[in-house]
Amino acid sequence: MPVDGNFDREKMEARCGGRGKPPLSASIRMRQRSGLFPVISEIKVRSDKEGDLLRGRDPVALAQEMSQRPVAGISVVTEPGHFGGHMGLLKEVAAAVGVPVLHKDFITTERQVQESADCGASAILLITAMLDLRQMTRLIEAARDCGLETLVEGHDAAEIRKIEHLPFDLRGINNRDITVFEVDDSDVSRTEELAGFCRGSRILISESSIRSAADVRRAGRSGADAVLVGTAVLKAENVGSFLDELVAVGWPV
Ligand SMILES: O=C(O)c1ccccc1NCC(=O)[C@H](O)[C@H](O)COP(=O)(O)O
Repeated sequence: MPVDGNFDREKMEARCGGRGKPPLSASIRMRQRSGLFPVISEIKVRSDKEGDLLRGRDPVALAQEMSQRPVAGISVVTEPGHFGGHMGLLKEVAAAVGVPVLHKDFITTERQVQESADCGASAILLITAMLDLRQMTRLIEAARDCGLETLVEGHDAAEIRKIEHLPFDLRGINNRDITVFEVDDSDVSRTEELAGFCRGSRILISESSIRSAADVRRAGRSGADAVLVGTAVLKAENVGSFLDELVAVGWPV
């Protein structure tokens, strides 16, 4: 399997994930070509730190509202215990929006990968801290077999180095420490610290703790190709205008 995403995209698109949508990586590049900063906007029902993030809103309608702005994709957190998600939510959101959907959960088995594809995801998250190299390789292969891209996320330099040679599609730096379920305070400084360790041409996504256009600019200047924003969008008074502000940071930064 070639490294850096040089595989047969047409074949992948023709298979199960995404259903007529571009792959997440292609959607990110499309936004960049349009001069917009690529933003992945997240649906997360709750978090340990913030409590309820939906505040009575219908998550599917909210995802549709997000997808009517020029976002590169929608992320759906399906983990139930800490984030209040479920697979039905992924399925409904994926069916309701025209942009690629990233499935965020603690994915450790091929069965979960297949379920992501069955629910219409275009990409899945794999967390370096939770998986050894053999598991990671197996899950990346399983994802490709199902037509899914993989976003592999690291949180420190050792994790970034550990995954370097694996054939995943998108790289993530999570600004938060996911092992404490987001109760930590953090900012984009983790992306600034680690972006220099990321080699090659793979898309780099700065995830979590992005609160403003200024944070997006910082992430972009440090080398991120895209940002993934959850809490700040969900807490915004006007979701659409907030997303417009973030993408208006522009590309190149
Ligand atoms: O990121 C993870 O490792 C993760 C794994 C499984 C379920 C949820 C997970 N994290 C949640 C998030 O990644 C954040 O919701 C997302 O990056 C947005 O962060 P924020 O903007 O700070 O809400």
